[in-house]
Amino acid sequence: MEDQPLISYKNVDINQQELGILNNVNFELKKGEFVYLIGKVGTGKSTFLKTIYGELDICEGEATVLGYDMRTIKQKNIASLRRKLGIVFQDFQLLTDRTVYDNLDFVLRATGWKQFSERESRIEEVLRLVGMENKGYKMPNELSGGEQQRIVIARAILNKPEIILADEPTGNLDVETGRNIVKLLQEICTQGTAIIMTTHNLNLLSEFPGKVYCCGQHQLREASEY
Ligand SMILES: Nc1ncnc2c1ncn2[C@@H]1O[C@H](COP(=O)(O)OP(=O)(O)OP(=O)(O)O)[C@@H](O)[C@H]1O
Repeated sequence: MEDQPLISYKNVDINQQELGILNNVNFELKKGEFVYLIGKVGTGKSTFLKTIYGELDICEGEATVLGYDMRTIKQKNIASLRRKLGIVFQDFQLLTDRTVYDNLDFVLRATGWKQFSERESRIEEVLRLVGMENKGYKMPNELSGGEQQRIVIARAILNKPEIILADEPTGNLDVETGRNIVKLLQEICTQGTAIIMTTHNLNLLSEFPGKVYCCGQHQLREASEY
């Protein structure tokens, strides 16, 4: 079982509103891999990620994510699947009416962490991991964009996901702050979490190594050059 891929897509077709977006997708993600998804605007990167977290149905082919068959998965299992994924978007999506600590605590409570002391120590641990140990008391609007994205990553790793899906996580950040976010994701990856990250910033690819897949012309292909 150790060698089983976390994600396996074989000859998968993906549509949006009956419009073909990606055809005949073959894709595998293994434990601890770092994968970039690149490609021009509107070529289907986010759409592909949506099929992985069960937001969009698969039309054709075979697709499994963390052991779930994505052709037949039931709604209640989509909720369980999402608890095993960490999801990071470009717009930070923190709850603005509560502190960083309470944003994280909200997720832990919602995912069944009953003991206050356990929640407290996990929150302290993830804040330390993302270099934000002293920011728990802050409101999201008191943080910079890069700091907010660190909190979003902290939130994504609370339940030790096997996979993080990061859709343009550096899209709203300046170059240097974006580099630091990718560095952080790479550190998380070396600890065993596989990561799929979409980006338009090709400079990142040479600096931070990863497997590269490219979307274009309704295809998703592993890229040897980009
Ligand atoms: N909810 C939707 N309904 C219908 N079509 C959609 C929907 N969402 C996306 N699309 C279409 O699917 C195609 C792929 O969009 P997608 O957002 O996956 O592209 P992308 O590669 O992630 O682009 P970007 O780099 O801009 O984020 C586009 O043509 C888009 O118009």
